[in-house]
Amino acid sequence: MAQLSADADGTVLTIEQAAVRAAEQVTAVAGTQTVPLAAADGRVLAQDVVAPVALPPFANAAVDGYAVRFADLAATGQSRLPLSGRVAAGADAAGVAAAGRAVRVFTGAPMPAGADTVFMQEDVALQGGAVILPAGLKRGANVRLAGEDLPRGGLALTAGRRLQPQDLALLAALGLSEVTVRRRVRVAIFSTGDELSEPGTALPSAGIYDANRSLLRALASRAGAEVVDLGILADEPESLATRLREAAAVCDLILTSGGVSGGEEDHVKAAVERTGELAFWRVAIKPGRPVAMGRVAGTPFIGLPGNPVAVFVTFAFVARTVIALLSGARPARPHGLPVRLGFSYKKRAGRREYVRVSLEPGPDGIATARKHPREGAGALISLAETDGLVELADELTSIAEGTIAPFFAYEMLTG
Ligand SMILES: Nc1nc2c(c(=O)[nH]1)N[C@H]1C(S)=C(S)[C@@H](COP(=O)(O)OP(=O)(O)OC[C@H]3O[C@@H](n4cnc5c(N)ncnc54)[C@H](O)[C@@H]3O)O[C@H]1N2
Ligand code: MOO
Repeated sequence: MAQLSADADGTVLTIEQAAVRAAEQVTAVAGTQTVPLAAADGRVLAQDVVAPVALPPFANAAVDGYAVRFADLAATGQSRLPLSGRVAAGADAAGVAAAGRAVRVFTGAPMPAGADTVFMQEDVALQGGAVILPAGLKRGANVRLAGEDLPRGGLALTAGRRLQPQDLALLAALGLSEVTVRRRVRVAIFSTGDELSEPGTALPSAGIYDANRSLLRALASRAGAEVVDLGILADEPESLATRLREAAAVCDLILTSGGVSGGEEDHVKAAVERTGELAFWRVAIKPGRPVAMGRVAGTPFIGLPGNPVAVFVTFAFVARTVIALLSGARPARPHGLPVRLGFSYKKRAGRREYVRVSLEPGPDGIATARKHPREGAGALISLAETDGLVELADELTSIAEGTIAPFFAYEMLTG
């Protein structure tokens, strides 16, 4: 079990302190490119987007029904107006005046001249050539005014936003076919460890398959990065230093797993110290305490621990923030959602622990979190069989069943 005491040659940082130190190590990539909307999902906006048109662009009916001038309605009781004119969505309403009458309109149709209120078709009765309109509707009901969502010239999206599907719809609604984004961050990934073999090859005795590269490739690419896969590096200081320098020349961030905990077979830390400098190599987080950050020949470097669950957790709470900063994105630490712990738990003070849990519906709408029985930082099956992580605050030591704690669904950590 990892001990928390600060080491003689390193201080244990909180996640927040690590994020501050990390921010000092990185500068957002400067390059931008203009891409079509179809290729913009997940990209980071390089500039603010100001609305070139208003949304909606013109006043229109929000329902299928009858458009009227509110001033034509009786002060009390129902009203009766002659029916005249018809405007469908996409039709030109010019020349259709509403004064003294009800105009048949459909959802999305431009408002006839003078009309300011729309009655839903379900609420009216047709009588001969007239419409009987009930009392009680407010002026402006069922009308979407021009610019009520966003005026022309209004700020639609701000620079640094990582574009979501709904943002692409907003850009399209504004008539924009392309958008200027930052270039993708290039992340070089490699694993270290003489015990590692490529999946698909025969496994030697005492060998294991490299799981972390598959994990990190997918996590980095979901975080918006372009992945440069550098394979498995041997636990040998000379070649590690050479490969780190080579990687530094072709990427914006080097991401490794394994070999950082400080044992004499853990050569990554030593190789980084030879080729650059370390900013920190301990974070008060479990699993994942040995997480290193620094620079190799000027390029930011993050060394994640070897255990795959520790890789997942440290990527989610440390590396992801760094990729966001490099991407020019505003790093958003997700807000954990409240769940009720279906287990009691003991931990050390002074470190934040993440517990793998599955959710069950709770009686009061707050879900109950069940802990996975496999707690080891190497147990990938525990990640595959759970829904997310519960966060137990640094100062807590003895946590009672029933305590409310923040929950992060895996989807919140891998977007
Ligand atoms: N004396 C101490 N020993 C350990 C400590 C400690 O503080 N003092 N910390 C433990 C913790 S916690 C972790 S996490 C590991 C981290 O050590 P390293 O980052 O140096 O990682 P390795 O020793 O290289 O590997 C740990 C573990 O993970 C397996 N591994 C490594 N790479 C992969 C991969 N690509 N795919 C699948 N599995 C991988 C490796 O075989 C080891 O079993 O150190 C503890 N020890
Ligand atoms: O911190 Mo280690 O990463 O618990 O497995």
